[in-house]
Amino acid sequence: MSAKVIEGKRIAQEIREEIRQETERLKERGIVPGLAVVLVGGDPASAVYVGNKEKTCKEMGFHSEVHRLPEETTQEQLLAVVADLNRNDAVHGILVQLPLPKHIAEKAVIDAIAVEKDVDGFSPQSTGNLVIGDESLLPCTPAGIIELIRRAGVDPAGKHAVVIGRSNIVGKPVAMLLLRENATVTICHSRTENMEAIASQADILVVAIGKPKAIGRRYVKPGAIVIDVGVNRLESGKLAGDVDYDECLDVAGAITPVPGGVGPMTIAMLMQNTLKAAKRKAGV
Ligand SMILES: Nc1nc2c(c(=O)[nH]1)N[C@@H](CN(C=O)c1ccc(C(=O)N[C@@H](CCC(=O)O)C(=O)O)cc1)CN2
Repeated sequence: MSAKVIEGKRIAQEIREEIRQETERLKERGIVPGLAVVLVGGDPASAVYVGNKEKTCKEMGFHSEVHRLPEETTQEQLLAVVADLNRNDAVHGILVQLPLPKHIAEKAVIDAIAVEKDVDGFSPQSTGNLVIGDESLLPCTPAGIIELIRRAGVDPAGKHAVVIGRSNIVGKPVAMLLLRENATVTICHSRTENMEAIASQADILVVAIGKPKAIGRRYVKPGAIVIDVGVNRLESGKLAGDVDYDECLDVAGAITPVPGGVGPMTIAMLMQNTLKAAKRKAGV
C-alpha cells in the first residue's frame, strides 16, 4: 500500500492564512507584527529564501525590513545592525540568514539577538528554554515538523521517534520537541553503529543529514511516519530529500515529499513566531 503523502505546502498555506487573519484583527488594535531579515553576501539560495520571507511578510500584512549587506561586511558592522534592530520598536522578530560568510562568527551574531526577538529560536537562551520546557520561540523547522506530525493525525506520546542528524538547528531541537511530546527519542548520527537496525524500529523517523536519498526502505519500519528535512540540489537541477522517497513510499505509513514537505513549514513557522513575539510585546 502507498504511504499517505503529508502535504507540507498545503498545510503551510493553511497556517499562513490563519496568521493573515489574526494579523488583520491585531492591526485593528494598532498592533503590526514586524520582521527584520538580515542577509550578508550573495549566496543564491539564501537570496531566494530571504526573498520568499519578504514576500510572505507582505502577504501576512506584517511590517517587513530586509537588510541586504555586502559580502565584505565585518562582524562588528553586522553586530551594529543587530543592535539597532534590537532597539527598533517596529521590529518584533530578527532573523540573520545562515550561512554567514566565513569571516563572521555565527555564534557571536546569534547571541547578540535579543531573546524576545529571536524568531529563529537559535540563541542559547531560547535553546535552554526549549530543553527545560519553558515558554520560548521555537526553532522554525523543528516546530514545523511537530506541526506536520500533529496534522498527519499522529500523537508522538509513547511512540519511538528516531532522529537521524544532530545539528543544532534541526536534529537536536526536534529531538527535544519530540521528547516534550512524550515520545521515546533516539538520536542517530555519523558515528552511530547499526543505524539501519535502530531506524527501522522507529514509529516516527526524522531525517536531517543533508545527503540526497541516503535513507532507503531498509531504514523504514512498515507503517512508520517519515519526515524528510533534506533539501538537496542534484546535478540535474532537481531537488531531492535525504530519504529515497520512491523507494520508501510503499513501506511508510506517511511521508513528506521534497519539495513541498518540511521546507514550506519553515517560513510559515517564522511568521507564527513573529506574530507571537508581537503579541507578547503588546501583552495580548
Ligand atoms: N536563519 C536561518 N537560516 C537558515 C534557515 C533558518 O531556518 N534560519 N533554514 C535554511 C533555509 N531556509 C530558510 O531560511 C529554507 C529552506 C528551504 C525552504 C523551502 O521551502 N524549500 C522548498 C524548496 C525550495 C527550492 O525550490 O529551493 C521545499 O522544501 O519545498 C524554506 C526555507 C538555511 N538557513
